[in-house]
Amino acid sequence: MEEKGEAHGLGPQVIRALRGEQSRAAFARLLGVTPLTVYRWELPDEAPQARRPRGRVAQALRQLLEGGASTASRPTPSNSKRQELHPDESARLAPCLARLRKAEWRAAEEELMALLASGALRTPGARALAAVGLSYLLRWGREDCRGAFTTLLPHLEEANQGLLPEAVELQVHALAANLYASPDGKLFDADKSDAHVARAEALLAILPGLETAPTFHGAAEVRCHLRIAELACGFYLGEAERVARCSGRMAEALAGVTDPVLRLLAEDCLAHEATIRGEAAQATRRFREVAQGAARLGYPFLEARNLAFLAQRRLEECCEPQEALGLVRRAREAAYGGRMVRGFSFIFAARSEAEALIRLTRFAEAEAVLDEADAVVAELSWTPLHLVVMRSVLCLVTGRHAEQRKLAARLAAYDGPIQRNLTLAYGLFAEAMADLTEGLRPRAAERFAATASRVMELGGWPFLRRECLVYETGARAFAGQLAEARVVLRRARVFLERMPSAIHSAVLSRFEGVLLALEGRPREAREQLESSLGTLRLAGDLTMAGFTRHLLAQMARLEGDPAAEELLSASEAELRRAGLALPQDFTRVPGRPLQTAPTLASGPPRLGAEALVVPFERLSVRGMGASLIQRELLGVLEGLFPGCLPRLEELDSLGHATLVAGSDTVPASEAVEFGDGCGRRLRLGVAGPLPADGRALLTALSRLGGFALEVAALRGFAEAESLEAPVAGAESERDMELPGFIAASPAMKRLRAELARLSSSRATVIVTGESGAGKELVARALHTLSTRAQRPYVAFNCAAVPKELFEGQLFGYRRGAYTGAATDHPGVIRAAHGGTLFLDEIGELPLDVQPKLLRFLENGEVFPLGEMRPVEVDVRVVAATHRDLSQLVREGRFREDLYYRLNVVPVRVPPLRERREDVVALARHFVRQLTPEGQDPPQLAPDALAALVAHPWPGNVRELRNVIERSMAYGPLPAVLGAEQMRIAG
Ligand SMILES: Nc1ncnc2c1ncn2[C@@H]1O[C@H](COP(=O)(O)OP(=O)(O)OP(=O)(O)O)[C@@H](O)[C@H]1O
Repeated sequence: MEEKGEAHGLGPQVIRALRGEQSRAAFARLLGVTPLTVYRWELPDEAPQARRPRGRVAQALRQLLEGGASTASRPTPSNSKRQELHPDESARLAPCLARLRKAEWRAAEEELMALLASGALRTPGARALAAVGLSYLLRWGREDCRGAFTTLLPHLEEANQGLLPEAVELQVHALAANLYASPDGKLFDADKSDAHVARAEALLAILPGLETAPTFHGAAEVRCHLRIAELACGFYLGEAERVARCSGRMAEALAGVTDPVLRLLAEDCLAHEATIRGEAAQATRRFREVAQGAARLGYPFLEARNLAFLAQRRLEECCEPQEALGLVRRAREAAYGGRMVRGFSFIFAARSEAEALIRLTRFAEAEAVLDEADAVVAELSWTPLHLVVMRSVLCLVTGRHAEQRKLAARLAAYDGPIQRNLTLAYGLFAEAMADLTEGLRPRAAERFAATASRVMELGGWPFLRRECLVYETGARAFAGQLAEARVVLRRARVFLERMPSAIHSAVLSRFEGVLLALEGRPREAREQLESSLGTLRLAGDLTMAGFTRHLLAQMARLEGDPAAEELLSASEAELRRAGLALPQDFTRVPGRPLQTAPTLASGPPRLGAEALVVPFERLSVRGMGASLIQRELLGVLEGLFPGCLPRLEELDSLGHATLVAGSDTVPASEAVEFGDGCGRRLRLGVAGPLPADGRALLTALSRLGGFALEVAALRGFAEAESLEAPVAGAESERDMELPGFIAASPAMKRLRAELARLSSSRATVIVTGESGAGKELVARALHTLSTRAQRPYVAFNCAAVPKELFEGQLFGYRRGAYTGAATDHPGVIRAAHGGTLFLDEIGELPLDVQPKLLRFLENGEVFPLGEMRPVEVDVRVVAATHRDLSQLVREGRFREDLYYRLNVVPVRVPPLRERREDVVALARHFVRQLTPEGQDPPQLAPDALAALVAHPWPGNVRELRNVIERSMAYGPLPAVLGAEQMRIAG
């Protein structure tokens, strides 16, 4: 019946007319259905396979029909109702719209407002285009979806009536599609969004000349916006399957897009796609990259949003809570600085913040954060489901089941239009958590199972499914349903393979420990619990670690350990102190005969092969990054050999060690070396005596560690996590793209990190260092990393210009300003306008030119020779010198005021002899660089590398490059370059 009713008006002829010239596949893609479905729509009623469009698709088709957007029925550009923009209007609008594409929100806003107020925009199309710009700015610049919608609405009407030029109408539809896909309950409407996508697609099909039309975004950009809208709908509907249908389309759409703002927006979407596909490492990397890119571009909305998601990802990877709090703080600062309204990013930041605070047992603060975020949810008229898991966990650990029931009731009563069914599923989850808190474990287990199957029916929202599987395992184990618990445990493990999360794995191990204990396998149970505890401790999760310690104390009692009672009361006191609810004794599960095994609790550690079970569990968890694996390795050693002071070091090619983790205050008594699969050698050592079989265990462990690190690298975690100990803001420099900038030594890695931090600033930088150390390269890197990267980079060597020509070269001159000035010359400062000017050998700057440079640095003005008026220039200056400028000042050869003006941010490039770890990496880099195309670069033999590392390199990197070039210049290129061929002495 329903089918007939809905199909009214959408028979085969109508569908064919709507499809027009488009292929079935293209039309199907437009509507998010398969080509076969379209084929069936076009079959006559009597055909047995015939179908008619239903539901949302039918609605989208109907709107298409009403809007007349099909290729068959569209009005032609000559339609008299449409009035094209006047060239003058286009010219006025173009610069404002260009600003929007570069995230220059404030300037664009002022200019657009001024234009609208001036009355210079007379045609409806021009006014609509200005409104599109303003609306875009509010949506993507400030996260103010409602403001954006209000601005666009009148023009949406005009678009529907066919009053706007088609190129403008297209922009209106693309933006409307995105606004209807906004996370705001007053706006969100996936059907309307779909309809605008369809109308925009139809317009794109008939607007071949869009690239030259006076408009905002070109065809590639509009397509990219449409993909963003589709993906957003999938996410906000909570339908993983819908998101999967969009898979690959965004990456495809991104291919032709150059607009930096839009590229970042699309990459943000790709990060979310990766999350939902369970590509954890890739998702983390993408969030990090988008946050960095946004910071570089000066785009606070995307910076804040991606920092918030990055915090969430890092928490899943078991980072320390402080790191996540740091990211959230930065997100808030970015949002505040960017005058953003409190939107969705705020909610996500709050979720990560609450999670980190719960791990730190700072429950009152976590609650306040959740309350505030809930208020924003209400302001946005959005479904409250995003904060449910965190709030439920908070109630669970603090034992507040009544509050949890209230939360469940609130979710069950939710009757808003957003993700209603998914919200009800979250309500069921909250009920299950309340049962668990109240000790009603069998009921909790059933409810978790019911939630999971509900989620599957709704399109498989993986995040809630993962929570359900993990908690159901716990509920069944604690309920004594051992066989069922095993089954769910297996399912949870498989699911965690698909959606990796180190923290969920650690919690699951804890539940497995309980299960093993109840199955009468106390030794394995203890190992699981200890494994879980180790990870939780490293993740700084005081809350879960406290509960796990309590379980271990209960285990001790089960095993007949005489110290068990003492352990128990100590752990109970610890839980109480932290404000955690005391859990029931799991060893007293009703009706379950527990096999007590009075074994092991005391006595010497077992160091046979079975001692590797725990390390294996701890090191083989998916979703762990390299740094967590390294910390785990040390944690395992601490557990096996109490008081042994383990350490992990990285070895360079000469065997020099750099500490990676642990302490090196006492010399190591035992150490073993191993590779990490990425070409690095590591050394695992312990200080203090080891038991007789300890050495064998250390060897086995190091192999295991190497394997785990290699796996992490293969899964893409290695690049996101350097071997260095984490430093503040490290995440921003780790992934930085600086091709050709070699930094293998800690000193150069630090320098590179510093450059990344300086990238967003305009401050003058002075680079010091010996000749050939890489000062110019540093200057270039500063430019490449800065928001000025697309603007000119001009290098000027102060030592290479005759004194008399200096001023003209630097500041420019007019024709005839002096004898020989035959043409106008802009001067290098003006040539670098908008970009970076590199003043090499600044110590050679003539004294008489110094005050003029100072004036320019002070007020950004230059006085070209022969000009009557100063010219304003926007240039970032990076200067370099190999001389000691302060000495020149003392000698009166350099002005003190200029010295202080230049010395705002000093950066020192260390000589190569102070960072020998770079020699091998640089040598290999130059060999690759200097090998003619089409040939294989020769290998550097160990004796050649040793000779290179031993050389003092007075000429620094330049000398090294020359040596490699000389060594490769003679005769045909050998397969291996040995010490003999290395022409180090020249
Ligand atoms: N970290 C590095 N990675 C790759 N190449 C480098 C690095 N450092 C320096 N080089 C290379 O070494 C050479 C010398 O570097 P650069 O010209 O930047 O030195 P400089 O300190 O500016 O020298 P000078 O003071 O003589 O002008 C260049 O070819 C540069 O590309």
